[in-house]
Amino acid sequence: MSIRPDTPLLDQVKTPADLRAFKRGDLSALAEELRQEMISAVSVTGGHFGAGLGVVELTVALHYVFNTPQDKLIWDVGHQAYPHKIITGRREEIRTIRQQGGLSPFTKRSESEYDPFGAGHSSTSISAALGMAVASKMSDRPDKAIAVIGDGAMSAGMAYEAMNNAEQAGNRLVVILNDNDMSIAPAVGAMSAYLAKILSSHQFLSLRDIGKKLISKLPRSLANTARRAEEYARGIATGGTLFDELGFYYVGPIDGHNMDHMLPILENVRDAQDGPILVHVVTEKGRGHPFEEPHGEKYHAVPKFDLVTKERQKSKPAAPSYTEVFADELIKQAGKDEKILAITAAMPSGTGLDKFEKAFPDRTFDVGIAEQHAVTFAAGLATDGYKPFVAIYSTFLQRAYDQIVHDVAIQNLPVRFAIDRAGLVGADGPTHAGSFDVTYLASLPNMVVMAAADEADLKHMIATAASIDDKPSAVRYPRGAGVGCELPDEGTVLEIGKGRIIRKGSKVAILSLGARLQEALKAADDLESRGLSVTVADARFAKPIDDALIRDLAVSHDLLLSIEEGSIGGFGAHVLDYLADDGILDGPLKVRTLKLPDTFQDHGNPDDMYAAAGLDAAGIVAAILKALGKNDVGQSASA
Ligand SMILES: Cc1ncc(C[n+]2csc(CCOP(=O)(O)OP(=O)(O)O)c2C)c(N)n1
Ligand SMILES: CC(=O)[C@@H](O)[C@H](O)COP(=O)(O)O
Ligand SMILES: [Mg+2]
Repeated sequence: MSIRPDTPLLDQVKTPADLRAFKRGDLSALAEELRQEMISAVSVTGGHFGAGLGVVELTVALHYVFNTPQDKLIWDVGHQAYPHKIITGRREEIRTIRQQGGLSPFTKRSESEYDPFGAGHSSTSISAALGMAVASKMSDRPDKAIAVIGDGAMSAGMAYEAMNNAEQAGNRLVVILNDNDMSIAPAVGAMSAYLAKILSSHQFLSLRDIGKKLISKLPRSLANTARRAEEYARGIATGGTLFDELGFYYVGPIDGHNMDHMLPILENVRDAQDGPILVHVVTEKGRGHPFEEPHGEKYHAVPKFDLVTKERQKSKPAAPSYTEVFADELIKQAGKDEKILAITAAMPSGTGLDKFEKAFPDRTFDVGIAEQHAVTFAAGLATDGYKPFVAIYSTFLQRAYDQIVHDVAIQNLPVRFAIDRAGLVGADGPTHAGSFDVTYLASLPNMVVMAAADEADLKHMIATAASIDDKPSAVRYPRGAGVGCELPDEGTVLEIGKGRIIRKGSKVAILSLGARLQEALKAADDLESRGLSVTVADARFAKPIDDALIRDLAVSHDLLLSIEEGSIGGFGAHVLDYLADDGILDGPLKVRTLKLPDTFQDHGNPDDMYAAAGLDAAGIVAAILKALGKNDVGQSASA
C-alpha cells in the first residue's frame, strides 16, 4: 500500500529558492519530511535507497547554503540524488524514476538545470567539479562547484587524479566527502581505514584545541565558526591529513545529520577566500529506513515495498540467475584448481563473488571501486601462473579498457573476464547498459570472447575460460534469471571458436550470439509455420568466430541473419568482415545483422526495449520477411 506522508514544510518547496526562505530552525523538520517523502516514493518505484536516505540532511543543507543552480552541485554516482531531485522541482516525477519515460535513476543534465553533470559510474565528480570551477574562474564568475563523493567512490584512482590538480580551481572548488563507511558492501581498503582513523585517532582533537587551531588556521570567516566549536557534538579537526597534502583545506569530521553542525561550517566554506576545501561529513547509510531488520548492505537498493506491512515485493524467478550459476561454477572450478582466484571491484553481491568468498575467503579480492587496478592486478597475478577471474559488469569494465589492451592483451596474459550484466540492464539505463563489450573486446588480438546463450552454456564457458592458460578470455552473460534449462553438475570445456547448430533448416539461417537464442528459436517456429525452413545456430564465440560454420550457413541458405545483444561494431560486424573478405558477399546471399540501435539505450523494461530494437522473435521474423521480400507470407503460428 502506498501512503503519501503529511509534509506541510516540504509542500512549500518547489525549488531550492523556496528552501532558502526557511528559518534555520525549521530545516531539520523539513529534512525529516523529505526523508518520509523519499521512502514513500521508493516504496512505489523501488530503486536506490540507502544512499539517498543517508544524505537527506546534507542535501537540504547544501541547497540552503549554496546558490544552486548557479553554484554547481555534483553528486558522485548520482544514486543518492533522490532527495535532491525531490527538492529541485521533480517531486511528482520522482514516482516515475527508473521506468520507461520517467526520471533517470541518476543525475542527468537534460533532466534539470540542478543536475549540472550526468553520472551513474562513480568517482567522476571531483574532475567534473574541477572543470566547472576552473571554467567559472576563467570566466570571472563567482560560482562554486561542489562535488559530493562517497567514501566508496573515493577508492577510485580518478578521484586522486582530480585532487592532484585541485589547486587550479582556487576557492571555487568544494569537495564534500560523504563518509558512511559503506560502498555497496562495507567499504574496503587502506583509504577506508584511513578515514576511520581520522574519526577515531589523535587527530580527533579536544573541542578546546579545535577552537584554537581553527582560529589560527582557517580563513577568517571559518575562524568565527571555530569559536563556536564547543557546540559541535563531534568537533572538527584540521590540518595534517592526506587531503591537506593534496592541496585541500581539510575540515571535519562533521555530523552530516546535524544541521546545527553543518550549516555554519558550510557557510564558512562557501565564503572562504583561499584554495579548495574538503569537508569530511559523516553520515549513516540507510538512516531512517522503515524496515525492522538490519541489512548488511544498508538497503543500498530495494524493490517496491508496502509501506504499511514493510513487505518487499519479491519476484519469484523461474530459474537461477546467471550470476548465481557463474558463482557456483567458479566454485566448482576453484575446488579443482587452487590457482583460481576471484576479483571484484566493489560488487561482491552483484557479481556473486560473495558466495565464492564464503567458499574461498583467501582467494577472493574486493579491491573497492577500482576497475583499472582490478584488471592490472589480475594481470600481475597471471604473470606468476595464477588464474584470476575478474568478475565485472560489462559497463564498469569500460573504465579499464586501456588496462585490458595494454596490460593484459598485448602481453597475452591469461586473465579471465567474467562479464556480468552484458546487454540491456533495464532500470539503470544508458550509463549501465552492457552494450559495448563485444565491440571493445572482440577487436583485440589475443582475446577469446564468449557469450552465453543460456545458463548451462555459461557453465561450459567458465570451465573453458579456466582451461585457457595462454591468452586472455572473456565470458559475457546477461542480468537476471537464466532460461531454466537443465544444468550439468559441472561445465565442460568447449572447443575454442566453435559454434553449434541448434536446429537445422534450409532457407534462412539465424546465427545468434548470446542470450537472444531463445527469441531466435521462437522466430524459427513462427517462420516454419509460414513455410520457411530455418536453421538456428549459436555462435558461442565472438572471437575467434567460427569461420567454417559461417561459411556453411552462408553457402547453404538464401539468407544469413546474425543477432546479438550489443552495439554496432560487434559480432555482426565480424561476421560481415569474414563474409566480405572471403568473397561470399560477392554472391547471391542476403545478409542482415540485428543489433542494438546506434543510440544510448534509456532506462526501461529490457523485454520492451529489446522488442523496440527489433531483437525479439517478432522483430527477427519481420527482419527476415522483409529481407526476403515476403511480407505477406503465411500467418504467424502464434498470431
Ligand atoms: C565505476 C563504477 N564501479 C562500480 C559502481 C557500482 N556502485 C554504485 S554505488 C557504489 C557504492 C558507492 O559507495 P559510496 O561512494 O561510498 O556511496 P554510498 O552508496 O555509500 O553513498 C558502487 C560500487 C559504479 N557506479 N561505478
Ligand atoms: C548505482 C550502481 O551502479 C549500482 O547500484 C547498480 O545500480 C547495481 O545494479 P544491479 O542491480 O544490476 O546490481
Ligand atoms: Mg559510502
